[in-house]
Amino acid sequence: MSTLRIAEIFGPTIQGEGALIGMPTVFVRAGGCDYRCRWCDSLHAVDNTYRHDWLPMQSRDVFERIKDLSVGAPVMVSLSGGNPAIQPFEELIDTGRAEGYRFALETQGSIARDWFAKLDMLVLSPKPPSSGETVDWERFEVCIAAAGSASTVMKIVIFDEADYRWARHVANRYPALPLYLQPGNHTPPPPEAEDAAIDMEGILERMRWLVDRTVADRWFSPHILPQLHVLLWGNRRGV
Ligand SMILES: C[S@@+](CC[C@H](N)C(=O)[O-])C[C@H]1O[C@@H](n2cnc3c(N)ncnc32)[C@H](O)[C@@H]1O
Ligand SMILES: Nc1nc2[nH]cc(C(=O)O)c2c(=O)[nH]1
Ligand code: SF4
Ligand SMILES: [Mg+2]
Repeated sequence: MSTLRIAEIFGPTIQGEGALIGMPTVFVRAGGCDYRCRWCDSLHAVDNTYRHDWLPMQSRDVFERIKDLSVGAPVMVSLSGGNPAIQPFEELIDTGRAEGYRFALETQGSIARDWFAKLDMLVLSPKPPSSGETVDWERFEVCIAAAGSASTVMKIVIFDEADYRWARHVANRYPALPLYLQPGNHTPPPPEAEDAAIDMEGILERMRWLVDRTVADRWFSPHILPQLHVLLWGNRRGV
């Protein structure tokens, strides 16, 4: 039996980001991350001061919660965090898949697991300069290899021109990975704040800028999408 450190389980809601945007999804958010991005919107699953809220759960109990939330109907499950690759999720994936559930996982690509190959989708989100983190590309490539034939996509958050240029460079390096560009949200709330105001105008402005910038470059391969759940519900947790 695998014990998982869980910050929250919520849904079904819609997947608000990337390739599966709009798809009804249950989210399982693991506690703990090996990064500390300057603009992380999920600090309640990253910052150690919240570790007392990360409950140890058996994967069987996580699956029971997913089944309760989805009323038994197999739904897409998104494993996020924190960095969910830190946790032993293989058993949950095996159990869920046996009952028809599908699994996506979001990670920065710093830790690879053999069981990535069992995912329906691996979302790799390497961190641009504005994050303050530095990508270890060798490790990133081990993640790509670990996914095997599982569908793998890349999602890059863009705040500014330096991030944009970096994303172009990364896209050239990994031309086989479908690419999603996502404008950054500058106002991560303190995790306690239920309804913190968001910088909606800033998000929309960066989205318009990103579309203009990409089209002006005649760069037509990436999808450009805002965080739909943030537009709908702001920085609220559990949506
Ligand atoms: C909170 S992270 C958790 C999974 C994993 N640690 C990662 O970063 O991929 C989920 C997604 O949210 C994105 N994200 C985090 N903070 C953001 C922000 N302020 N604006 C836009 N996207 C953000 C991340 O880049 C990642 O794609
Ligand atoms: N609706 C919704 N979509 C999401 N896509 C990625 C999320 C995440 O925090 O990993 C997320 C989230 O927290 N909520
Ligand atoms: S890697 Fe993901 S969860 Fe970790 S700090 Fe960065 S955005 Fe937040
Ligand atoms: Mg999020």
